[in-house]
Amino acid sequence: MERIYLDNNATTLVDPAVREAMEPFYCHMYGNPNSLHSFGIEVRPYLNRAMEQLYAGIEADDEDNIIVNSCATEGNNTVILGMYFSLLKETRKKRIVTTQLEHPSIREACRFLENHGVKVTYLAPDSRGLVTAESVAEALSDQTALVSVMWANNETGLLQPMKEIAAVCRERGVYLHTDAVQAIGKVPVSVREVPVDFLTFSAHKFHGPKGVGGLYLRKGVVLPPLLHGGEQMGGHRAGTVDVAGLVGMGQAMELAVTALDYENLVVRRLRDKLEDALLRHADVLVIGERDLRTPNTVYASIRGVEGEALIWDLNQAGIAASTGSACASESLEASPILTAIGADRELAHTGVRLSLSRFTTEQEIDTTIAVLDRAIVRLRQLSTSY
Ligand SMILES: Cc1ncc(COP(=O)(O)O)c(CN[C@@H](CS)C(=O)O)c1O
Repeated sequence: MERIYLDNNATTLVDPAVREAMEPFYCHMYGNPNSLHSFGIEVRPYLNRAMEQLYAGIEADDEDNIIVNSCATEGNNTVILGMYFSLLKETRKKRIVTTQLEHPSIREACRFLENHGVKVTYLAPDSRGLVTAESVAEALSDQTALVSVMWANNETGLLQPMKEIAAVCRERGVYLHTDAVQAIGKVPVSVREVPVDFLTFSAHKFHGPKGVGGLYLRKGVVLPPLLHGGEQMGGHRAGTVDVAGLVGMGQAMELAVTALDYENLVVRRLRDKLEDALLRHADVLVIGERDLRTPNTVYASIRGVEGEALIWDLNQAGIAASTGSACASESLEASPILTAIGADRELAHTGVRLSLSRFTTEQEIDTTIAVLDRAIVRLRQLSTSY
């Protein structure tokens, strides 16, 4: 059976060009870049090139810093815990402002700090699923050390007004972090246009390898390392650099930025075609206005159809989708995102997330539409509540 992959917000195919770029660093050029012999020295130009690709991808200034790590979860924890040890622990600034929409790697790190005397405000989104700059401004006080707002939500694709939020934080002298995992490669992400102080990303979300990510720090911003040990990454993150992973991430970043037009023209059209087909069924709610979302994502609630049951039907037909974020897929709890934007209990249990990529074809979307149409009719016939 030809399988169809529509869960790209969970992870993505490694672009063949990325895999090709990584290959030599597993078999020919496998030296440790910190080694002083030829095996170490020969890999350094490739690491420098990869870093240039990362800086260019988010329009970072040469004097800014990008720390290469293992993933966005590590990057998010580095920011939240690093701010605690560098600011919150020793000063009167004991507050963090974040949102109810964040990924667990932000929410749980904040909850951990609440056990250490930190006050955390979890802003609720409005009925459109957005956290406004006004709501951020209202939550700030002279004790606020950090604001953390995700650029794009992993379940709905909803984009937060980062430029306006950055302006508020800049004006009030508060550090701003954004989790840009679901934005890179889908919408333009520029730390020049949007002056955040910290930004996190993960290569496997934009057709790079799993196990490597990045944390951007604006020039002059100091953060203690999460991992202590060797002098790698200028002392910002100990541990031998994953050379192949970094080379792959740099190549993936360059390809992702180059493909933004394709993403916003072709992938968006295929997503809209799939979304329109869903909306032809009665009692279907798509979360978030189309123009406020990343071009590849549709999160729909189909009344009378349990999310898990629909995912199972799709999986039986060889189609991969999810009821929400992969890290919450085992949980039978209602989606916190849907709950946060006011969906009722039934609706919060009927969510299905479909997330496309530049490798998704029109034929795959047509096949998925046909399978969805049959599955929705079948499951509603079995439903006792519809
Ligand atoms: C906004 C956001 N922030 C952080 C992460 C974590 O990325 P890692 O590379 O796994 O550390 C993710 C990963 N979201 C996946 C797995 S839970 C999803 O299915 O939605 C994310 O979407």
